Amino acid sequence: MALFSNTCVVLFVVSESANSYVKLMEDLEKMVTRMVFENYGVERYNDPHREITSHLLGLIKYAEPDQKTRPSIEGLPTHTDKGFISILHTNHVKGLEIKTKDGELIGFDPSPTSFILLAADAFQVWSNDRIRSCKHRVMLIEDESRYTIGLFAFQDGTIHLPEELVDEEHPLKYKPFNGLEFLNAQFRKAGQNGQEMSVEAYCGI
Ligand SMILES: O=C(O)CCC(=O)C(=O)O
Ligand SMILES: [Fe+2]
Repeated sequence: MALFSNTCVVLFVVSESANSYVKLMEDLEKMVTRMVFENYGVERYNDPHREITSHLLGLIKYAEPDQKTRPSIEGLPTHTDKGFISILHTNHVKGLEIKTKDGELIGFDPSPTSFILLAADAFQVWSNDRIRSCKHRVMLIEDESRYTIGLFAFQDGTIHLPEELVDEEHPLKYKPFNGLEFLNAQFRKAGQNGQEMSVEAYCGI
C-alpha cells in the first residue's frame, strides 16, 4: 500500500492483553468467518482456520485537504486488502469509496456506530473466487481529519482451499497459499516499485 504525506499509519500486533474494544472486533471477525464457512457447508475447516489466524490493528489519521489549494486529495489509492477480512471503524468524516463490479467508485457514508467489513485477498483465494476481494480507496474532501481503526485478520500458515468449493463450474483457481508469506511478498513488491501484487499473479493456477 502506498502512503502519502497526509496519511499516517500505526500498526500493532494484537496481543492477549488486547482491550475489550479489540476483542469486540475480533469476535465480529470470528463470527462473520464462521457464518461464511457454515453458509458454504465447510464449517469443519473453521477450527483449523482459527488456529492459524492472527490480527493486526492499525490506526490511521488522514489530514484534511487544504480547501483553498486542493479541495480533494487521495488518502489511499485504490487497492485490495491483503489479509482475509478487514474490519474498519471510522469517525464521521467521509472518505472511503468502494469499487463496484462495473468499476464505479461509490462513496460510503461513515457512521461511528457501525463497523465496515471488507473481504480481502486471502478470502478470495480460500473461496476459489466465489468471494472477490473488495477494491476500495480513500478520497479526502471534508475540512476535518479522518480517523480509521482497522482490524486486519490474516493467516500465519497455509490456507487450503476447501475441496467442496471446487467443481466443474468452479475449477481450482489457486495453489495452497500462506497468508503471512503473501503479506511479506507484498511488502517487498511495494518496496521495489510501489505496486500491489494480485493473488492471481502470486498463486494463481
Ligand atoms: O480509512 C479507511 O476507511 C480505509 C483504510 C484502508 O483501506 C486500509 O487500511 O487498508
Ligand atoms: Fe484497505
